[in-house]
Amino acid sequence: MSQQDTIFAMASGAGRGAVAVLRMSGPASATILQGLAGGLPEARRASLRRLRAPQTAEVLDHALVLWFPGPASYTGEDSAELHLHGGPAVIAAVAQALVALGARPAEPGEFTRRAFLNGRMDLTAAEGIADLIAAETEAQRRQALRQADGALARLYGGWADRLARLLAHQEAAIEFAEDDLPTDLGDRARAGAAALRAEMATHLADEGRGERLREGLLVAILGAPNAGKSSLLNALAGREAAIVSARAGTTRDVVEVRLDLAGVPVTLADTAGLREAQDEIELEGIRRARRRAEEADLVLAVFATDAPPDAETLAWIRPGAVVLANKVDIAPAPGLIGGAVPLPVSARTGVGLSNLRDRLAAEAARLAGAGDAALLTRPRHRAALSEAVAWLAEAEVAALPELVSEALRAALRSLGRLTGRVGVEDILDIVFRDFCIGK
Ligand SMILES: Nc1nc2c(ncn2[C@@H]2O[C@H](COP(=O)(O)OP(=O)(O)OP(=O)(O)O)[C@@H](O)[C@H]2O)c(=O)[nH]1
Ligand SMILES: [K+]
Ligand SMILES: [Mg+2]
Repeated sequence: MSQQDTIFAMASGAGRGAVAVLRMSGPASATILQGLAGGLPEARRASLRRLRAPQTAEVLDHALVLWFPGPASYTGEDSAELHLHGGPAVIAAVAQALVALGARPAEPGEFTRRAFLNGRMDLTAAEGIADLIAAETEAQRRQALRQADGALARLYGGWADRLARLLAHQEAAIEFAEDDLPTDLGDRARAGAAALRAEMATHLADEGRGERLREGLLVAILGAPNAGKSSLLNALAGREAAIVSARAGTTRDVVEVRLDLAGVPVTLADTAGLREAQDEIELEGIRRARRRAEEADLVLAVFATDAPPDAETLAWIRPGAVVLANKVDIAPAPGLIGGAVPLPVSARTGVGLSNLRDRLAAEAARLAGAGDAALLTRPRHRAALSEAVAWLAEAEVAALPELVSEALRAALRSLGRLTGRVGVEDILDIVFRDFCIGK
């Protein structure tokens, strides 16, 4: 995957559309564009051009052509966009012409990879762009845009800068111990490490909200047979997704629907009624129900008001679970079920369903960050930051200046892996910038 290649790809989705956007990037972009469009249009201005096949000069399409000279382009390289008529034959003919002129089809993610390699964005911003493209809901879109816009890059980059400075001071204290540098540099490094560690720890203590928002929440509906689980799923989904019947043990497979709750994408899973079953298919269904409940971010424990609460569903009422008393149209809801105040609902009449939706939206907002703070969004972020925190703790207690230095360097490497930046050269730069050690 040489950066010397000039690459192209469809920037718009597959399939027929009014307009298809083809994007090209790389050192030969200018030559190729000239070969195809008969000249270079003015930079960053949409210009209407005839695109011609290089060998036959046959007109392939009338297209809007945009020319983005590097380095002020998305990839940092010379690049271009062709807004073609969206038919498959047009796209194929222009792609063929681009290949004939020396370009090659891009690998997945290659444009953004080049943007990263050319210093246009750090790794977290590149991930943000991928998330933005995948975003299904408002809260996901906002989080992804923030990240693509560099919110995490600035936070982590700022930490890396501070850390590099601490390390530089610590190294200087070791290297130039006899020179007339301030003598408390070592203490300052430790104090700085402690302050940084506290900030990182606060950022890490987010209960996984950013990651949950990126991935979506899993909510499992649990309860005894005939509690009305499938009826509730259908009511919340607004369609007959699951089979409802008066026969206990109707649902076997897990039935899932996707909901958008306050901007958080939620997979709501209806499951087999929990009981001591004999039937092997039903037993497998119950095993699947329990597995889904284990994986779930939130359990919806459903009880019917016309039956005593069953022991297994009671056992699933854990802190944070939502407890429902269904069928309030035939009997009143008890004040407490398993120590929790149940939400009275009726899947049949619709009573209490809007309360249930509000409650679920509130739980979704609590579990999956939807505020303004820049949250970490990937296990990769958590792992690298936890590692940095551990090394900083090490630096604070290390007995020898060299060991403090080593721990700070390791912490910086963890942050460097996170953002894809920070090398040893940076440290030297800081040493020589901060101290005029002109010897
Ligand atoms: N009166 C009344 N009946 C309800 C209500 N909700 C569900 N039912 C009825 O209760 C029966 C069982 O409903 P389901 O939704 O199939 O219950 P389930 O919990 O999914 O049952 P299994 O899949 O067998 O575990 C059906 O006859 C429903 O019509 C309700 O709020 N009020
Ligand atoms: K049923
Ligand atoms: Mg069911």
